[in-house]
Amino acid sequence: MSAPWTEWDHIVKLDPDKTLVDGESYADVCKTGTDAIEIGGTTGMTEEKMTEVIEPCAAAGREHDVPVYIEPSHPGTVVHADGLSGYLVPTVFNAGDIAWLTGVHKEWARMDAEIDWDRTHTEAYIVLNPDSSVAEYTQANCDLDADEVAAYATVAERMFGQRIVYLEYSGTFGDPDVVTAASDALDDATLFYGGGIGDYDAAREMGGRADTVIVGDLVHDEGCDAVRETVRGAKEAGQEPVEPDR
Ligand SMILES: CC(C)=CCC/C(C)=C/CC/C(C)=C/CC/C(C)=C/COP(=O)(O)OP(=O)(O)O
Ligand SMILES: O=P(O)(O)OC[C@@H](O)CO
Ligand SMILES: [Mg+2]
Repeated sequence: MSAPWTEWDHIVKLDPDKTLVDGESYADVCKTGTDAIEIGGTTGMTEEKMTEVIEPCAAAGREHDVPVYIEPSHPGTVVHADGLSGYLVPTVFNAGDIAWLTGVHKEWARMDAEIDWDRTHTEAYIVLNPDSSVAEYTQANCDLDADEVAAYATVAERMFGQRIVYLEYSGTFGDPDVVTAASDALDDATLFYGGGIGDYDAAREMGGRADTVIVGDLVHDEGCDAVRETVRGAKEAGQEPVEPDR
């Protein structure tokens, strides 16, 4: 059976340090048509805030048949709650501090006796917005040409066996040519793109290049109607014929 994310065009990423738009619920997020929900953020993450979001969100996900995953930013934010579909754990390939490649993972494996390895998967992050919290946090080297990003994607897939490569432009719309370069470099791994997707056109543009687009801030800033448009963009991009050079 293929991995669930190979079927996803669109993910909503909920930040437990931010609120939903007034009057909206996790059920409304599920009803946007997104394929999956990830829960995580970089700044202000605590176990308490994660728990407050995970429990009601996982319940809504079950009701509406939308899988809900934790994306932990450090081991202290991993909550083992009923109804979660699994754990998508970042590992940052261009981190300046290698703790974010394997070090915090080693601490997690040492400290957490309840890790469910069958439902734990890694995302090979390449962090590309130097002004984002995640770039600062991991001291990422974001000064990369398209061919360097493509080479990181190759290394992640071919040398480290990564099944998901994640181009992370958190907070800003990325360079489409870089996304195409990474896509071209991958054979079978799934390419996630996240950053600055705010409308149909942006989702369609990046959805035509990456396998899956991730929408974060929009759900907190504009709400579910705006997210629904990005789902439409990502899905319609996915229906386009594959370009000959991809
Ligand atoms: C080993 C375990 C369990 C966890 C470690 C996982 C790693 C290496 C995390 C480092 C990268 C990271 C912080 C990922 C979190 C997900 C992410 C990039 C969220 C987006 O954050 P931003 O949008 O930059 O920040 P804000 O919180 O300010 O919105
Ligand atoms: O918040 P935005 O800019 O949509 O980014 C989405 C996601 O890639 C953040 O981890
Ligand atoms: Mg963010």
